[in-house]
Amino acid sequence: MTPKVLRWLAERIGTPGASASVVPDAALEVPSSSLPRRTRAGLAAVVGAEHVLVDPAERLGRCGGLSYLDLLRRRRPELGLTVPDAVVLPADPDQVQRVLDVCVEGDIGVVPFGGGTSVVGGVTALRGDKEAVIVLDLARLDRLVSLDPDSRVAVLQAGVRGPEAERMLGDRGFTLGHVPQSFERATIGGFAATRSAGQASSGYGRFEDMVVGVRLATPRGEWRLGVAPASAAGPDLRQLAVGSEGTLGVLTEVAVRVRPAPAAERYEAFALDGWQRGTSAVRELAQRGLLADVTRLSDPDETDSSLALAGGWKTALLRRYLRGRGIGEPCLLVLGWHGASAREIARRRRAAIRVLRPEGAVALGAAVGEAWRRGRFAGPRQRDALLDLGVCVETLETATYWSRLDELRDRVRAALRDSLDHPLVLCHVSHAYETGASLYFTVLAVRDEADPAGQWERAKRAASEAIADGSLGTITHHHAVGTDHAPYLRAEIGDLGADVLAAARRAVDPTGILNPGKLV
Ligand SMILES: Cc1cc2nc3c(=O)[nH]c(=O)nc-3n(C[C@H](O)[C@H](O)[C@H](O)COP(=O)(O)OP(=O)(O)OC[C@H]3O[C@@H](n4cnc5c(N)ncnc54)[C@H](O)[C@@H]3O)c2cc1C
Repeated sequence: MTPKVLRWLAERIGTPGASASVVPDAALEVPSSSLPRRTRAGLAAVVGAEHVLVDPAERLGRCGGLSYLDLLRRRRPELGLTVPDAVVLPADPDQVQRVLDVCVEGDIGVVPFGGGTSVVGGVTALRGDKEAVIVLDLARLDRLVSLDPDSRVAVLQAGVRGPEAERMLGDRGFTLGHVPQSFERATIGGFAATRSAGQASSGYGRFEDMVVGVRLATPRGEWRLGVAPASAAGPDLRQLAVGSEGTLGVLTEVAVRVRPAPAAERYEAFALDGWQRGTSAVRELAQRGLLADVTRLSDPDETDSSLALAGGWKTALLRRYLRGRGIGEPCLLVLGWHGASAREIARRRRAAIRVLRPEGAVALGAAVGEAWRRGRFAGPRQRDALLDLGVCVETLETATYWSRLDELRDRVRAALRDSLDHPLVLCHVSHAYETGASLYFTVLAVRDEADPAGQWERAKRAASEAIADGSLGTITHHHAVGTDHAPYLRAEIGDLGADVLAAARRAVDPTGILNPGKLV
């Protein structure tokens, strides 16, 4: 963080009180493993003793995800770390199944673990009613199993991370096109288990749109789904597995639709005057089928922060230029097109500009769009630095129909502002559809050192209640349910919906070993 950024932050939210960096593993007290000797031997017989890890550092490394509270606990361990009893690393789908068999026999909890980037408590090593819990780390399931170029279907093992998936597919001329901000760490299994949405979702779809088949290990044996691209053979059970967050089985392989790797890409930015014109422009693009593959609209506060952080004479000039063009409250719109040729992109771009012009959009050129693309994975690193400095910084997201989007934004912003002292609340549309859009909020406030966890828990509760009240929006558009959103799921899907999920869970996992405490 440069001194300039720190000054800017202090002006907006006040000066943080105390810095706190991550406490080294050696300084933490880690409870000894409660894994029964017999289970440990059983697991070692399946995966090899070297892949059953009980070392404190290995267990600490998989004791949670990457939410603000997870990151805070590593700096303030007195808030309580939930450390698993062992980390188990199977090598293939068959070993995953046999690990589950051992855990059923020993009645041991199992937390499936991909990249560990959950921000909703999805990988917290809760025991539930079990004596011990293991983290089942899928890192060794890292292969491209097959690629059918005619059908454009690839089968990837669940532990393949985003960049590796793109590299292996790219070698054969294909792409998945799934690029969430957590791309560098998150895995194919994690994407499927959470119904993830990548930054290019307008072009390539959400992850569940890409999944054509799944292979799951469950406590009752293996379950495979997806023999054809479309089927009328009853409800689509693939979609029950997708989004099941490790509660209905461990995904070991996922068959995904892939596309030819784009030969050309172009990122560009525009400014619109105010939130209403900005969302109206994005709605028009969506409803006319003209969305760019990446479509992202920042609200005036987020735009102002981006400009302030970029700083420099060019930004000052840009602000003056926008005022001169009648843009008093700029909203930044980033559009990114991927295509088979520059000509195809030029055609789509022209069509989009025909929609944007009547909305008064001012073109800012490719440099601003490219700057966004270059920095699009930087969020996690900036967040770590802010946490070290004593800032409470977290994100939350939701979605609703176009007609309710403004009300949802207003209510969530009000809830966050009322529950925190002088926060900075930034918002953007990150995914747009014909019928509505998602809203993604970033919140910054000076950390309350007396009650840092309670400070965020109260703000998150207020925002979640604003979202759930009157079913204004979904409690999660892409971060999933985990533990954090579980109290609000029933309001969204109804008591019957919760009963259906619980019944499915009992059917595949009668003794309840899978991911205790998550989803339902
Ligand atoms: C900085 C940051 C940015 C993010 N940006 C985005 C974004 O742009 N879009 C988005 O959608 N999400 C985003 N996320 C959230 C998160 O990255 C996604 O939920 C991602 O899909 C999780 O993948 P993972 O491999 O890390 O899963 P994990 O965090 O390891 O697990 C997530 C959940 O899935 C379960 N699970 C994992 N693997 C399996 C498996 N093989 N079988 C069964 N269950 C499994 C876990 O038990 C857990 O409940 C972001 C997170 C961070 C920290």
